[in-house]
Amino acid sequence: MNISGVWYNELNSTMTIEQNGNVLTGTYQTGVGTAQGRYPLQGMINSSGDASQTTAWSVAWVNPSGNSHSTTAWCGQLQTNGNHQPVLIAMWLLTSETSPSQDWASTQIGQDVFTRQRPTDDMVSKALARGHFSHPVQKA
Ligand SMILES: O=C(O)CCCC[C@@H]1SC[C@@H]2NC(=O)N[C@@H]21
Repeated sequence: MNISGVWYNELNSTMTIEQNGNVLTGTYQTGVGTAQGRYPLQGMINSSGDASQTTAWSVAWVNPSGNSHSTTAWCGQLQTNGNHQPVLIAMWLLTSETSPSQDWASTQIGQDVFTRQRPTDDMVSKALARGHFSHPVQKA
């Protein structure tokens, strides 16, 4: 399956992907954290034609609005959920610049689940309240 188009995670981060062969390009707007606006995204997908397809992409959090001095890489796979809808399930690593003595605290890990449906405000509030979300800081 071609994954081009718009994807949303449980916190309303919005990812727009264009797939050309195995190559992904696009933009990412996070629903949490302080990074404002859209950021370029680049990645790859193993478009095998199988039911599950593995993929990885990354975002450097720098755009004309600002620089968070951090970079995220996601690695996961495309699957189909119980409602026969496509889902992108991915683990992420977010590294923020640190001095060498703070390297131990430089990288966070989490999971994002992306679907084609934008979550409602209520769903986002519940995801934040549950605490099973991706990032400790909610966008102001
Ligand atoms: O705060 C930063 O340094 C930049 C924004 C990071 C947002 C992270 S990336 C992983 C997780 N998934 C999201 O959609 N947003 C957060």
